[in-house]
Amino acid sequence: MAETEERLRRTMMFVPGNNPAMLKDAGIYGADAIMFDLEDAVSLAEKDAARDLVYEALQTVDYGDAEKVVRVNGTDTPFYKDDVRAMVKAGIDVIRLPKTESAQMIQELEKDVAAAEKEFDRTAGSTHLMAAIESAKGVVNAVPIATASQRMIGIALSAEDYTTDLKTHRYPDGRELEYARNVILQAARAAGIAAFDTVFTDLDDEAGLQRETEYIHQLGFDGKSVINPRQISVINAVYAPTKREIQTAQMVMAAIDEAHEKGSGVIALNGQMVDRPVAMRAQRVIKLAKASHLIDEEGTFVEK
Ligand SMILES: CC(C)(COP(=O)(O)OP(=O)(O)OC[C@H]1O[C@@H](n2cnc3c(N)ncnc32)[C@H](O)[C@@H]1OP(=O)(O)O)[C@@H](O)C(=O)NCCC(=O)NCCSC(=O)C[C@@](O)(CC(=O)O)C(=O)O
Ligand SMILES: [Mg+2]
Repeated sequence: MAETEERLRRTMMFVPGNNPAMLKDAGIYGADAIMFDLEDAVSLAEKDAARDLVYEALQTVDYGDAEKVVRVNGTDTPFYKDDVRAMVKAGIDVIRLPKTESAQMIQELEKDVAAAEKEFDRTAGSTHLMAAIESAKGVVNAVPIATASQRMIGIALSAEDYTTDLKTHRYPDGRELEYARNVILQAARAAGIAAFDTVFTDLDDEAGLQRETEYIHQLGFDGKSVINPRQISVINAVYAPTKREIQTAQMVMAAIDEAHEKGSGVIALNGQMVDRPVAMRAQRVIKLAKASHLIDEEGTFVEK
């Protein structure tokens, strides 16, 4: 589903659903999306308690502007149906389906979500979906998965499970993930939805996280899943445009406005052609500059 207004999703932070302290404070760290986890961060014995805790947190904690996402248990588990019903009842923004391998899994989720929206009197279509791709089969089916439902807002690579499926593990240079990253990104863009890169698990390797984020930013990913608040500022810094990029974007937007006033879609700026794709990239730079608090709503640079 191509959203009418693109939402920034640089960071999507996993919060274990069985940890009341983390649930309470998750909104204070500035993640663009908070992902309440009912799946692999929660032991089998705590599945029901975690679902209740997340439900309660969604009723009582103010998470501000952050998008609220829940990772439910897989469709093949005894917890899945109760997870979906409770989270739709709580008014979650997005349900993330783990270990997605086919379009049918998304269509099954869509049916269950629609039934829950009806049961709990929620607006039909208000619960969005995303898929985590965690296996070779999921990568092979990335396009059908990304296009399986109008409710889809994104697909994510989950490299811990994926590398296990491939019979390898994660290496610092990430070459084992090259194919999956490119397939997932292309599938997301073809579907008009967001693409999320995987978690970086070494909390103390800030330089490694920065290198990996620079790489996936260059490829075109919207952002990364994160496991710890310390990772948010590192990722946001990579996504923040430079002063020069912002100034160029502002000049591009002024030039394209001038072109439109003259009834044209194209104009030259300092000898460079400015047309619709250039203007779209400039618009995104300005949006990221505002989100990074580098300029204010009027476009004036904020003194640091
Ligand atoms: C790693 C650690 C235990 C370290 O804790 P530590 O306490 O040592 O960390 P500190 O830095 O000291 O914390 C400083 C302050 O932040 C608070 N704080 C920390 N983390 C916070 C957080 N996440 N949310 C809110 N608050 C947080 C903390 O409470 C403290 O608060 P305070 O005491 O008040 O100062 C902790 O981070 C943590 O549990 N992370 C989440 C782990 C998780 O969810 N794993 C599953 C998802 S991956 C997966 O499943 C693989 C995947 O499926 C992925 C895919 O699909 O993409 C695939 O296949 O690849
Ligand atoms: Mg996983």
